[in-house]
Amino acid sequence: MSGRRWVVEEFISRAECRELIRVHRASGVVGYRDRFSVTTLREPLARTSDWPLLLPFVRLRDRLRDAVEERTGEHLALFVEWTGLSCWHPHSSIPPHYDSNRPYLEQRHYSVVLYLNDAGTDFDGGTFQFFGDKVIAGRLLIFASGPENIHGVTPITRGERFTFTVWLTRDEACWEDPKILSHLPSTLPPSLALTPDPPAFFFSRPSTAADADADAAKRSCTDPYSTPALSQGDHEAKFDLEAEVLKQLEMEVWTRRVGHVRQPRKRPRTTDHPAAHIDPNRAGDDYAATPNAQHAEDADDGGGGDDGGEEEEEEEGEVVVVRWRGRVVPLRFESVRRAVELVAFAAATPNDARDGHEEGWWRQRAVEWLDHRRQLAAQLRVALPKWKDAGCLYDYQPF
Ligand SMILES: O=C(O)CCC(=O)C(=O)O
Ligand SMILES: [Fe+2]
Repeated sequence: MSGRRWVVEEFISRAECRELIRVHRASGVVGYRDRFSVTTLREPLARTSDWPLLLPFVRLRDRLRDAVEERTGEHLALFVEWTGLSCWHPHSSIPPHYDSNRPYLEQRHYSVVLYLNDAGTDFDGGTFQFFGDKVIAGRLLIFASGPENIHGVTPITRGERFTFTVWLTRDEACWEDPKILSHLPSTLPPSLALTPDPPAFFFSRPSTAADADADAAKRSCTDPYSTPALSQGDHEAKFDLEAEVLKQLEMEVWTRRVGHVRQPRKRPRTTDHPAAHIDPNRAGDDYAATPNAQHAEDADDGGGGDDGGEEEEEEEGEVVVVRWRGRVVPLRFESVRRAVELVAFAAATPNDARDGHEEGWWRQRAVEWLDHRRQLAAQLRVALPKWKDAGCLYDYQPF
């Protein structure tokens, strides 16, 4: 192919594409382009508690490097310079360019773009210009990063377009692995080992037609907490797991008592309103059961996230507060249990896939995701010391 370009169809399965999109939804940050978000190995995965999510990236990255070496004939000559999963949000685009077109990008020798979802279904627009054809999940583009390969992406007009991008270099000094390893500990912190085993009913994989029917009945129930098939013990186990999901998502839930009624008023920037009276003893059984429950002295009224604006009238009584990384989530929940279950399944669920499913179904997906992270954490616990010894990240699969 002229310009040193290659296309490989179905390089990864659709299930792998979906897993990667989930990693991005859990860990993506604002990206380096307008209307663009990104999850990279260096940042933020290697710097946050999302370490277990490194593994799907590491596995794929090495397969991509091998695919490029095979096609270019540059065996054992290439190093991964940058790995990232990008989401192109509506109205994003990139004008014609080549990928080594800046002094600080000169080390980029090969560009690798793997599509994770479909044009026409998941999004509109977003055509890659020079291969020109439709973006299809699993399709891989490889091209030399120099001026012979000027390319661009047309604006995304609807939906989100996900890609996994790797740049390869011949220059070992530009290899990303030592930089990633410098952010990683030699062993995982014990907190990552605490995730409980999920109860079996979450994963009732039907083996008979009758099981399948029972499973379907369970899934179609709008409120699994009222499912007669679940015992009280099951309810508690389920709640604990959901609370654990929140912990993993760095969310905190607690109740506080509002001892007075406030009238709407303009709140000044400094939070000078009287602190609400918080009494953990009045928070009820749910409070006690929540591993994220805060002590009264930890709880504050604004959570640092509220910097002014119209304040709503607040009824006397107990309110549930959810806080994520220091910011109060502006939602009202009727109980801690309700907050935990709703936030847990919503946070672990791709926005575009939530429609048309019952809550119970999504809750199940959230718990599967938690279980997946737990398995990744177990694998990473083994891989980490080996990576440190070897000085590079590679696909170590002991299981
Ligand atoms: O997403 C694509 O199709 C290509 C993106 C691109 O050209 C780039 O990130 O440099
Ligand atoms: Fe590019």
